[in-house]
Amino acid sequence: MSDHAVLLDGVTKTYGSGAVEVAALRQVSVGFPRGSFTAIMGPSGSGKSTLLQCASGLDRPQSGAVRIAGRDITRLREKELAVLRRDGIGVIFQAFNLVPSLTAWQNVILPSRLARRRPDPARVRELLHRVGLAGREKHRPPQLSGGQQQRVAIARALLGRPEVLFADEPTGALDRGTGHEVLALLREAVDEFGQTVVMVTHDAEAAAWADTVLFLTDGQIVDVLEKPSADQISMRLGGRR
Ligand SMILES: Nc1ncnc2c1ncn2[C@@H]1O[C@H](COP(=O)(O)OP(=O)(O)OP(=O)(O)O)[C@@H](O)[C@H]1O
Repeated sequence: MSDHAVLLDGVTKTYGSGAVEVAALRQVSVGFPRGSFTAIMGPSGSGKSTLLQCASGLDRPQSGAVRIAGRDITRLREKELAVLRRDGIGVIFQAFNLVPSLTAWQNVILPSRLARRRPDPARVRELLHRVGLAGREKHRPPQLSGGQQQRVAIARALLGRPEVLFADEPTGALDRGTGHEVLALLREAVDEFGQTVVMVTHDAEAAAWADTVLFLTDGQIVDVLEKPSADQISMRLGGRR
C-alpha cells in the first residue's frame, strides 16, 4: 500500500481544441502523503483548480492516472466514483452545492445521512460553532451570505472525516478571524485525525499552515517549499502579499 493518499501520475488535461486549445495541466506527477497538508499556489490560470478537479474525480484528465487509496479513479465507473466521492473525499469548492430548501444543520449532515451514518449532534454543533455559524443552524442557504454558505460547506466536508479533503480557496471569502478558525480546523484534521488536505490558495499566510507548498505555472509544478513561513512564500511569489 502506497503511503500516498492521492497520487497523480503524468496527468494531462486540455480544454477545447484547435486554435482555442488550452493545456491546463501538462504531465503533472505528484504525491500527497497520507496525513499531510499541502497548499497549491500559482498565478491565475496556472491550473490550480483543474488539478483539484482532476485529483478529486470531479473531472477526468485526457491522460495519466489519479490514484486514491491505491485505485486509479480515472478508470472507475460513475457509480463507483460517486461512492468514493461520498465516503472518502471531502470537497470545499467555490460552487457550494448546498440544498436551498434544507437548513444549515440539515445540509451539514446530509452526506452522512446519505451514507447511512448517524452524525454526532455534538460534533455538528461544534463544527458550526467553530466556523462562526452558531445561532444560524436553522437558516437556509438563501438566508445566508456567500461566505456563510461556504462555511456550511466547510462544516459539511469536515463532518464525515474523509480520508482526503480538497479545498479551493477555503478562506478567500472569509474575514481574518473566521479564516484562521477554518485553517485551524484543516490543520486539526491532519494532525489529530490523520486526514490528508490539499488546498488551493492565493494567500501566503494561509499557505504557511501547510506542510508543503507547491507552485504551479502553466500547468506544471515548478517549485516545492517544505514548511515555509509566510514571508518565504511571499518572496517566492515575487514579494507580493
Ligand atoms: N471549462 C474550461 N474550458 C476552457 N478552458 C478552461 C476551463 N477551465 C479552465 N480553463 C483554462 O485552463 C487553464 C487553467 O485554469 P484553472 O481554473 O485550473 O486555473 P487556476 O490556476 O485555478 O486559476 P485562478 O487562480 O484564476 O482560479 C486556464 O487557462 C483556464 O482558462
